Amino acid sequence: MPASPDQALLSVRGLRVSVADGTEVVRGVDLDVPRGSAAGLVGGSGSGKTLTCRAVLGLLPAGVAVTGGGISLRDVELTALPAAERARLRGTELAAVFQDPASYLNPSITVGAQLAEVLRVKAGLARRAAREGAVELLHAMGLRRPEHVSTQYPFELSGGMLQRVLIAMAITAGPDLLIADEATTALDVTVQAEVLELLSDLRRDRGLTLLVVSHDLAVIAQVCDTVHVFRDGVVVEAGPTRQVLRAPRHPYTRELIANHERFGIDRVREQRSRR
Ligand SMILES: Nc1ncnc2c1ncn2[C@@H]1O[C@H](COP(=O)(O)OP(=O)(O)OP(=O)(O)O)[C@@H](O)[C@H]1O
Repeated sequence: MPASPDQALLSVRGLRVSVADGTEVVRGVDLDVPRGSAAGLVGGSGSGKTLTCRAVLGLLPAGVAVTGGGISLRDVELTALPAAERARLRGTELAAVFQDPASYLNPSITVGAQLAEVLRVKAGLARRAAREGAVELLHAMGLRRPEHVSTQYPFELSGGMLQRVLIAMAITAGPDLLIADEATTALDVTVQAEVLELLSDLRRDRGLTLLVVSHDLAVIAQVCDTVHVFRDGVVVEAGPTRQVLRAPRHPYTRELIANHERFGIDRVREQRSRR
């Protein structure tokens, strides 16, 4: 039976994650992310956003483990899958981009060659088609002069350009879900807004579902339909982004909004009203 559009693509129920000394750092998190939507995870440092995403990806650091709850993608229970199957799903059905894109690229190989290699391995393209596909993807990521960019080495590109290259790599195999964990945090505000715009375009044009992690409410306000506010490993408030930002119920959400008022949400609202 085809999935209905608002059926949850990703469903996290009562997720618990513990670190090596037994401390529980994610303490019963629920997330329902409908197909084609953009869900935001916001909260202070150490509140459990990244480990929740890494649990979804099946990429927890050594010594850190899921100790309770479930994670399903469509109706497949991910926590029950063998490691090899989870690895297969990463890159094909689930993909992620993080902060510091340069660290995910080989400094001595051109970005075009690295992207072509991903296209060969993940999308099964022949060498020449992969080279051409790499240039097309760079163009689709909004990079000007994509032929030239494809011949450049990572150190020759700006942070925003590198993140576009990493996004291209992440989506080569047509994943359903893209996790962007602080993916624009290191970028200056203008470039950040442009990369977020690219994510929204990919969502609209390719039906990508987004899970966006940020400590910055302005980022969530720009991209996400729903927001989940994390604090100390629990979601203290969740709901439609507009509603949560306009009428926050939890004191911690109010505190986050107050902290961002001067340079975050208002700026995004202004940008939107100018369009
Ligand atoms: N490998 C690890 N070993 C032990 N503790 C860890 C490990 N990774 C994360 N933690 C702890 O788990 C908690 C949740 O961390 P997590 O990285 O999910 O937070 P976060 O909300 O993403 O914060 P940040 O914005 O700083 O990345 C924190 O207390 C963190 O110190």
